[in-house]
Amino acid sequence: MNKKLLIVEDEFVVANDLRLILTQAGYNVLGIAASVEEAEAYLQQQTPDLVILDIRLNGKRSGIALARKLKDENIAFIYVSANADQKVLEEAKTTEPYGFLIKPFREKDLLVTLDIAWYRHTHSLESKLRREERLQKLLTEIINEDADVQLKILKLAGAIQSFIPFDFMATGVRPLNGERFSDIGYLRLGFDEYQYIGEKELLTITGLNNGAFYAAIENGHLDSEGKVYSSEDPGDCSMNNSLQRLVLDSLRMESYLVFPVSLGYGLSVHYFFYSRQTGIYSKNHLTFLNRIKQWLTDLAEKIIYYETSSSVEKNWPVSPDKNQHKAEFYPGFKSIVGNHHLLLSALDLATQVAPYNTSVLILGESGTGKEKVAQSIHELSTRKKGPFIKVNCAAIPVTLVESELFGHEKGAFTGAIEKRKGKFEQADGGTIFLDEIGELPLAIQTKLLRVLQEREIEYVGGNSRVKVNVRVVAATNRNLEQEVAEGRFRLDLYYRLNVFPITLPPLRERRTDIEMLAAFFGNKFCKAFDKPFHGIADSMIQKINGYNWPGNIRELENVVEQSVVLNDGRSKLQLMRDLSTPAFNHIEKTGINTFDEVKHIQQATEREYITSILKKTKGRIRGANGAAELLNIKPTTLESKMAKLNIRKQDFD
Ligand SMILES: Nc1ncnc2c1ncn2[C@@H]1O[C@H](COP(=O)(O)OP(=O)(O)OP(=O)(O)O)[C@@H](O)[C@H]1O
Repeated sequence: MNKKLLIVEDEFVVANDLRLILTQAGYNVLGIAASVEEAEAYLQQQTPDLVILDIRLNGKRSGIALARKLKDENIAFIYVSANADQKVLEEAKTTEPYGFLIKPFREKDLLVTLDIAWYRHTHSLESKLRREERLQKLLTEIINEDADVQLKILKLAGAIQSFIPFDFMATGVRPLNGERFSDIGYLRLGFDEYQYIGEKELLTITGLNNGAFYAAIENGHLDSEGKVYSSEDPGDCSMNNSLQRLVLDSLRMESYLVFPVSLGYGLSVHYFFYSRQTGIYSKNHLTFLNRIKQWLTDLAEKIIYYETSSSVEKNWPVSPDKNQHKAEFYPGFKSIVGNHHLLLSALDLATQVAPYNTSVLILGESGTGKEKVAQSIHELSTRKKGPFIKVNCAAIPVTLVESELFGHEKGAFTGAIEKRKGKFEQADGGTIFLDEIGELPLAIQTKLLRVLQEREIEYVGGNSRVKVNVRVVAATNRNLEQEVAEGRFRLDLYYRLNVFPITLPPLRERRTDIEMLAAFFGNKFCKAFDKPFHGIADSMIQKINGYNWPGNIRELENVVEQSVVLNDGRSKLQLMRDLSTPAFNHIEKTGINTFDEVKHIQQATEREYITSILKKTKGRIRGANGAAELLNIKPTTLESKMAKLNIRKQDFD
């Protein structure tokens, strides 16, 4: 069936041109609208499959305003605009278009962009459906299993997290009954970790006495239908609703969503989701909750039964550590440390996309953990038994990139003494991780695009094609939109790869994770160097919390490693470098890789320290007062360190 298409473009000549090209290519063009109002009139009559949308239009409203409406209605659209300005691109990006073409464009580019847009749209719809099917199955299990209501709600929290992002979730029967408050809440502590919050915990957190607490509850208003609230919307006076206000203030939340499920006889169960991010909830979340309303109603009945049945012994947990639960749905993230909500949101996205073959683009500064997340996506996918092949696109000489990626025939170029498989073929059945994708030369970008479209590779120096079954996860620390705007990155490849973007926050934006990461690395390196870990000195904690970490987690890891190496094994870790006058100042200016620089400095310090001890012991490593004992490490560890740092024992004899 021909796909139905609407053109929203105010330049008549361009619009007419588009109509001709598209009709010839087999599209059913529903019409041409020159303004948002005209487009809305078309949309009322018929729903197009795809919309081509100019940004600047006749009238007051721009194409971006219409795009928001299309997004809400799940209609795929691409932008065509004469404006490639980065600011416009950034704003357009927030509407999540399926493609973007800069005028003037070639006919071929238009058709390819529409093809990709359609592929992405159907693909995302399909994967959404499959994810929801899986969720529905899981919810049925949760509801039917023989477990108490509190555990059921914990499991609901774990299962629903990637569909409705939240930092705190609560459910309770409404209207509230006299002096009895039995809402069950879970505060998210880590990726799969939640803290139970009931009445007692809320009293502690809010610091209110019983009287004030119940007065606040009575003050509350009831929502009779699903609703979204955000602190950034000042006109929203319902945010003053007392119980919710208490939760928002005491748990530092910024927005919430309420979804009531009515059970008849004047009772209903309300599901609340709170987030630390402003404006995170939308109509789409309510639509999704409506789709799973049947399960939420079944669960609500169990909650009511539990609430009203006197024969069931209520067994709320009391001790704080018993209150912490791990849902453990996603063991693939075990090695990822941190619980800042920005990190958790990124991991939620990773769990959503992991089971499918969708390409993923991981964005974030150097050292933020992009490779770690790529690996987790692989481990959480059905491809986990297949290979995970990493390619650092920036590290391969330009002349060798093509053969490195796609392989070469014998004699394809000087030095190609035998036929060799490329990384794509090595990753067959698994995942290829294309790190620093922004560094790929334009000619190779074209070839990569073909591989992504056709799932076939062509050896350098040959013309036979080989089918490959590979999932692509790419990463970059560059601003790809800017690269596109400046002509260094192909727009069509960008859209192909950007099917599912995941952005990792820099460490300075998730400061609350710094201490946890430092302790994790302290432990790790102490184990590796055979030293006891006595914790981190307060002075060091203070300094690492105040630093802005341009090299992110990798830099923190190196700083802690250095502290461990230079630690005497009897005291807490001390900072061994002055972070206020970072050794990296000049690095930022020249853009040299921070990691290499840090490693270099660290090795030099380590070398100096070991050398000074060896001088003292005149090269003696073992025994009482030997260098190993003074350094509090095993003699074998010291020997291997000396080998690595090129320190010769005989120089000290
Ligand atoms: N959340 C985390 N928990 C524990 N270790 C982490 C975490 N994130 C990153 N690391 C560690 O920090 C270092 C840098 O991480 P990684 O190599 O994944 O970063 P990256 O963003 O891919 O860096 P680049 O852009 O330079 O390639 C690695 O040693 C990794 O193990």
